This record gives sequence, C-alpha cells and structure tokens, in this order.
Amino acid sequence: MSHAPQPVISSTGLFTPAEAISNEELVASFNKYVALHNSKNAGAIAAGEVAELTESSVEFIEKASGIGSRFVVDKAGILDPEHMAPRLPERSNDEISILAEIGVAAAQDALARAGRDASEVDAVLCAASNMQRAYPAMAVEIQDALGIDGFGFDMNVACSSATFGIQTAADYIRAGHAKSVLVVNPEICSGHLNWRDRDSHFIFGDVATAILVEDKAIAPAGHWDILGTRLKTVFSNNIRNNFGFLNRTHGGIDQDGPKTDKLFVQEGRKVFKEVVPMVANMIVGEMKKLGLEGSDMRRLWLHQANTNMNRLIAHKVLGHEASEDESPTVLDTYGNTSSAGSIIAFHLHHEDMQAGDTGLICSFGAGYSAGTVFVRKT
Ligand SMILES: CC(=O)SCCNC(=O)CCNC(=O)[C@H](O)C(C)(C)COP(=O)(O)OP(=O)(O)OC[C@H]1O[C@@H](n2cnc3c(N)ncnc32)[C@H](O)[C@@H]1OP(=O)(O)O
Repeated sequence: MSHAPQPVISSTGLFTPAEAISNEELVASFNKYVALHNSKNAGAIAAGEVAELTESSVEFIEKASGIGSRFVVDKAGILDPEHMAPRLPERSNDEISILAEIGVAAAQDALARAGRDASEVDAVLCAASNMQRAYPAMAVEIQDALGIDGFGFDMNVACSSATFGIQTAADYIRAGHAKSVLVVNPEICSGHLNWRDRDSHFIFGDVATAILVEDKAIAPAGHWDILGTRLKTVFSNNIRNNFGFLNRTHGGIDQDGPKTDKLFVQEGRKVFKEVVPMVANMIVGEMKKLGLEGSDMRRLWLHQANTNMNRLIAHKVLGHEASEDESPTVLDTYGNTSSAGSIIAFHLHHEDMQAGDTGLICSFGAGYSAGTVFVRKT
C-alpha cells in the first residue's frame, strides 16, 4: 500500500564567511567617514548647504538591536572610510558567481548531514532577498554546480524567503512532483546595506543557509516532521530597496550618499510597531489551528532582526519571558542575515532537542512578509 507523500526537514546547512566585523571596528570606521565628510564639507556645512553627519556608537547598536558582530565576504572594503562597501571583483561568465558559490557550500553541508547524494535531489529553490543578476536564475547555476538533474528557480520574499521556500518545497513533495528539494538562502547583505547610513549601518551580515525538504519515506532518521506552515504578506513601504533594472531609465543610480533609496532603507520604529503584533497574532492563530499551546513549544527559532522584537513576540507565544534556551539568538555573532537568520538559529540550536519536541521556525520582514513552519523532532 502506498502512502501519501509527507514533507519533512531532513537537514540544514550553513556557510559562514571567514571574516567578521565587530561593533567596535564598524563604529571606528564609520566615525572616520563622518570626520572626513565633515572636514571635506566644512564650508558647505557652515553655509547650511550640506548636512553635518553625526557619529555612531557601539552602545546604541547593542541596546537598540542586540547585534554584536557580523560576518562579511569583504571586510577591508567595508571598513575603508573612503569606500564603505565590499569590493568583490567581477567574475567571468565561466566562473561560478559568488552568490551561487556560497549557496553551494551551504547546500553541500545540508546534503552531507542528511547522507544524501546530490544526484538524488529533484529540485533547487534559491530563496533569498537579493539575486546577483536578472538571469539565468541563481538556482539553476547552483543546481548545475551540484550536478542535480531536475529543475530550479529563484524566489524573493525578502527576509521571509526561506520559510516561503520551505512551504513551496513541501507543496512539491505533497503533490508528488519531487521527493527531495533543496532550499538555498545565500545572503550577501553587505552588498545592499548602506554602510554610510548611521540609522542602519550596523544591521546586516553575510551568510548562506540551506534546508533539505524531503518525503518522509526517504528521509534519514532524526528528521523533523512539518506539522504546518502558514504564509502572510501585507504591503508596506517601511522596508524598501528601489534598486532594479529600470533604475537606468530614470536617469542615474545614486549609491554613494549617506541616504539612498537604491539600497536598504527602513522606518525602523514603524517596522517594530507593526510587525511585532502581526507576527505574534499569526503564530498564536496557527498554534490554535494545530492544537498547540505555548507550553507545547520547546523552542522558537525566530527571524533574527532585533532582540527586542523577538523578546516581545516570544513572550506573546509562550506566555512568559523566553529564556535563551527557548528563543535562541544569533544576532550577537551573525547580525541580521535576512532570510537566513531563523535557519542559522535552527541549525546552531537544535542538537539537544528530543524526539517528540515541537518547535517553530518563523520569519518576518520586508513586504511585509511572514512565514511560520511548525516542526516536530522524530
Ligand atoms: C525585519 C527586518 O529584518 S528589516 C531589517 C531590520 N529592521 C528592524 O529590525 C526593524 C525593527 N526596528 C528596529 O529594530 C529599530 O527601530 C532599530 C534598531 C532599527 C533602530 O532603533 P530605534 O530605537 O528605533 O532607533 P531610532 O532610529 O528611533 O533612533 C533613536 C535615537 O538613536 C539615534 N541613533 C540612530 N542611529 C544611531 C547610531 N548608529 N548610533 C548612535 N545613535 C543612533 C537616533 O539619532 C535617535 O536619537 P534621538 O532620540 O536623539 O533622535
């Protein structure tokens, strides 16, 4: 008798860049940039034609966000006060692109942990907040580099790309179109972060994660049953990046100022106020549908944007202040890594979970977008 396919998470993978920037290093370089700007423009500032820039501070960053450090693919370019952006030499079309390269590294880690050969995978979804180019799809390049016979495509739902990818992969498995799907989240956030913007220069870091979603019938022992997934989007301009292929038709791309809408911009306070209740209500509503109480939740692997947001969301879900064990953070070392954040938290903090333990992978971000994936350890 054949059973209906049931999607599970077989494993996850992580690629962490070799270089990291501490808050102290970041603020020292930012403040040098501020001093350079203010002395170069002293006359115009005195005449009221150019705004004087203000220094950043380590204390503010830690208190406002919980971020302590971030990994990056090019530290020197970011910390150069005359440059303030990563320097990544352009590669020829015959070389693997950097976004695909880090995605492949995370995918290989996930495959190895599941004991799965790439030839057994049917599909690759590259789910991330920024693709390196318009086409060909990053997913198809990753598929080719891994030697997978099947199909792949890119999907972008900003910080929620990974959970939207997990649900999409699970749907392919339920529908019988695939038995093994790799969801890959390469995030080079240093490329779209405005390192000259005091309000946001501390937020993001670089990383890649991967999730292997498979039919339970072929999954390795110790996999995670997916109890339920839920996706939600509500349009908002409060997190926005206007970079795109039509920029050249509007008359030039401004990338160099302290404020530019062709990089990440946000109304952080509004995001905080609007997203916390949206996500908390979504999780609680979904728990009700699945027959789960706060006390049933062994661990929450929440999106890693801000410790204060996570504290409030976790409190609403659990009914009490969450311990680090119940709602682990990776912000102190990784910063915000967009779609990869909740997957890093899961990847680094699941080994101690016992068979039967229930947890939640949850993302939220630009769109607004939010996704929940309730899982149970087998
Ligand atoms: C969901 C996502 O992943 S999107 C990306 C991340 N977004 C989020 O996390 C959204 C949630 N919002 C937040 O976390 C917060 O709004 C933050 C961390 C972005 C900013 O924290 P806030 O406390 O809201 O800072 P806010 O911008 O209101 O500034 C507060 C004060 O600090 C000052 N300040 C801002 N940046 C800095 C800095 N780098 N160093 C020192 N002081 C600073 C401001 O000038 C302001 O001073 P004032 O009170 O004298 O006017």
